[in-house]
Amino acid sequence: MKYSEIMVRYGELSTKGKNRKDFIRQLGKNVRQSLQEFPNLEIKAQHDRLHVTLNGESSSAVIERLSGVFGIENLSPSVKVAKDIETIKETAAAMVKEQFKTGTTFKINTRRQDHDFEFDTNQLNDMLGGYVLEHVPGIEVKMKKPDITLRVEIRLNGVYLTSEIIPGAGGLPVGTGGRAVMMLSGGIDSPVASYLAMKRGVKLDMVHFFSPPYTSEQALAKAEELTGKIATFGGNIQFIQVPFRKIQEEIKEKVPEGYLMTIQRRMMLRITAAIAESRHTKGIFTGEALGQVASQTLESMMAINDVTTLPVLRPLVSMDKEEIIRIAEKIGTYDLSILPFEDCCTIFTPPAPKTRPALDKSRNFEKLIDVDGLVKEAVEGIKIVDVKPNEKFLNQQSDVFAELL
Ligand SMILES: Nc1ncnc2c1ncn2[C@@H]1O[C@H](COP(=O)(O)OP(=O)(O)OP(=O)(O)O)[C@@H](O)[C@H]1O
Repeated sequence: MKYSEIMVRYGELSTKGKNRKDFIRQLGKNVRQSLQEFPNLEIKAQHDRLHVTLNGESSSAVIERLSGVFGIENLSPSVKVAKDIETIKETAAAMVKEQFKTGTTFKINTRRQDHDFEFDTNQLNDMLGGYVLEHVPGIEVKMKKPDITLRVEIRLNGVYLTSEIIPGAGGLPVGTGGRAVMMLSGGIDSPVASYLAMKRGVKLDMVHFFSPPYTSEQALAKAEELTGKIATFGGNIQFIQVPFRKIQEEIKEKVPEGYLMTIQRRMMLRITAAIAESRHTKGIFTGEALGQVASQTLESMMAINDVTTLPVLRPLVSMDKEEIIRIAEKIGTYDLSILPFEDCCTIFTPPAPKTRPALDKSRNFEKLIDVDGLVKEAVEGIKIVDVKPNEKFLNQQSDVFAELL
């Protein structure tokens, strides 16, 4: 079937009262950004629905993109035809035929915006139903829960027929929930946490700590490429890389081994908070889940959280690893995350970190290093890259995959 339009139904937007206009505007903007590669499309975000006119572009490619955009409840490819009853009948039968399998049931559901059209909705339902029964042998009518509901809309500018409802990504349009900073490692969890933060409308900036020469160029490229994957769900993302080597060396030299990890994490969070505040963002997201590793106990979270008053949000807090992996696979980050490039934290993790660090001891050990000076230096050393949806970083370096073989 050659579709002419994709009809997009809004998700939670309809319940948002006076903010509705902003939500629709933002969703329109996000949809336009995610469909930039299709120059012939016309996109109109209207009060009740968003319409994407295909003008010859591939419906399946456009649907694939749209189904990843947050704020969309579901979508339906539709065919626009002239207001001519014979053409409407033939198109209706062709659409049903395309989905017909033995035992399929159907009904016609007509709506009329153009009240001057020569037939009313009951007449249209009867005429079109009769025509489909005659031209699709074996099909039956069923009013309650049919397999196919063919929707026919008689609008002022033409007639639209749709028969399929494809689920959207749900959630809220990215950008309607404010802006926050995400602490992104190269692991499995933080990309999933990013996805879930964005699902609730939050626009993210990524902060990534790296420690060359302890961490390789590939580890950095992997985090950037993960950012490109995540950007497919909400548009370009600023990737902020923070040099961390000097801080790690300083901590390793001066802090007792049991507290290496806690003090490193406190420094990471402190620097992230400084970056978040300088960008006027309202919170920090991490990929932590309770009980996963030493730094992810309540005591540890308390000792680390101590350095900022910004909300530190952990969308994965109560998830099992299996659940997290399932989402990572669904959003396409898993294969990248498991590439074996070392993260800066893994390298400096002591063999037996304190799983229940004490807050007062954490504060005291930190006095052994120049906290303010080191934070200032790290913040001054950041580099920002604007990462586009699906932008590649790894395969531009020929040695990356060769090294893994
Ligand atoms: N190099 C890094 N840069 C930025 N944030 C980081 C970095 N390493 C860890 N984090 C943050 O700290 C969280 C906990 O990291 P940790 O390595 O303890 O656990 P993890 O479960 O392996 O997480 P992940 O799978 O996201 O790496 C990460 O989810 C991320 O939010």
